[in-house]
Amino acid sequence: MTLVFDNLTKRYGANTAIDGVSTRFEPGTIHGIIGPNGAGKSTLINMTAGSYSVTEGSIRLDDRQLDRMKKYQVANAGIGRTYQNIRLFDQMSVLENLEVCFYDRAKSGIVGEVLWPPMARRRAAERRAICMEYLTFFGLEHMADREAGSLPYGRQRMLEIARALAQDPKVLLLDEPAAGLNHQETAELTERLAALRAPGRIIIVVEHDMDLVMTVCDRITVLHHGKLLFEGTPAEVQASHDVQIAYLGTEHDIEDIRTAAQDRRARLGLRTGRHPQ
Ligand SMILES: Nc1ncnc2c1ncn2[C@@H]1O[C@H](COP(=O)(O)OP(=O)(O)OP(=O)(O)O)[C@@H](O)[C@H]1O
Repeated sequence: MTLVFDNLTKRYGANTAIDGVSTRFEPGTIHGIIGPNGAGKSTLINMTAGSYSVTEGSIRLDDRQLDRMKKYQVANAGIGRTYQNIRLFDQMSVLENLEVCFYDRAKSGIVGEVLWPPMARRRAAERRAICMEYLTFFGLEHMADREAGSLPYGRQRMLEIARALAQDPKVLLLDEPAAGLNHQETAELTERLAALRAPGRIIIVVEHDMDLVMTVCDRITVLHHGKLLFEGTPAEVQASHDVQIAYLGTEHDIEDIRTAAQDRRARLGLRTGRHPQ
C-alpha cells in the first residue's frame, strides 16, 4: 500500500496554494508535513480527504485514483482524518461518539440485525468491546458515559483521533492534533501517536509543534509557498539551511522555529476557554 501525490496542484482563483507537489507515503511510517503559515499544509490534507477538489495532478492509493472520487468514496477507500477544529457530537456520550463510526463500517449485516434481535445484541456487545479498547488506549475509558462536549479540551482531541481510528483507515490524516494542547498533553499525544505506527497504516501529521514532529515522524515533507521545499528524516530537516530560511527568513536554528510554533499554539485552541483542564 502506497499513497502517491503526482504533480499535485491546487489553485484558488489566481492563488496557487499547492504547486506541483510530488511525493509518496509508505505503510508503517509516520510522515510529518510542516511549513510556515499559509504554506499549503491544510489544503494538501483537504485534497487527500476529498474535501477539496484537485486542480491538476493526482492522488493515488495503490491503483485507486482518489482525486476522482466523491468525499464518502475517499473515506470508504480507507482515508480517515481529524480536523484542526474539533468536530465531535457534543451531546452524545464519549462511547456513542465511537459507536456511530461502526455503523459506517458495518455495511453488511444490518438487515440481519434488524430481523434477528439476538444477532443485534451480540453485534452491539462486540462493537462496545472494541470501542472500549480504543477508549482505553486513549485514556478515556473512565469517561465513556460522559457527554463528549463536557470533556476537557485535551481529552476531546484524543477522542477525535479515536473516532478517526475506529473507522479502521489505511491512511490517517491528522491536521494539527497538538493545537491547543498543553506541554504534558502534547507529550502524551506524542507517545500515543508513536504507538499507532503499524505495518498496514500510513499516518500523516500536519503540525507546528516541532518537538512532536521531530520525535514521532519517520520522514518529513517541508512545504513553502505551496511547493515541496525539502523532504527527509527529522535530522536532515533540522540540518537544512533552506528550511531555516523558509521559516524565519534568516539563518536561525530549530529553537527559533520552536518558539514561532509555540506563539501560534497559544493563539489556537478554540474550546480551551470553555472547558479548562
Ligand atoms: N478556501 C480557500 N479559498 C481561497 N484561498 C484559500 C482557501 N484555503 C486556503 N487558501 C489559501 O491557500 C494558501 C494555503 O493555505 P493553507 O491553509 O493550506 O496553509 P497552511 O500551511 O495550512 O497554513 P496554516 O499553517 O496557517 O494553517 C494560503 O494562501 C491561503 O490563504
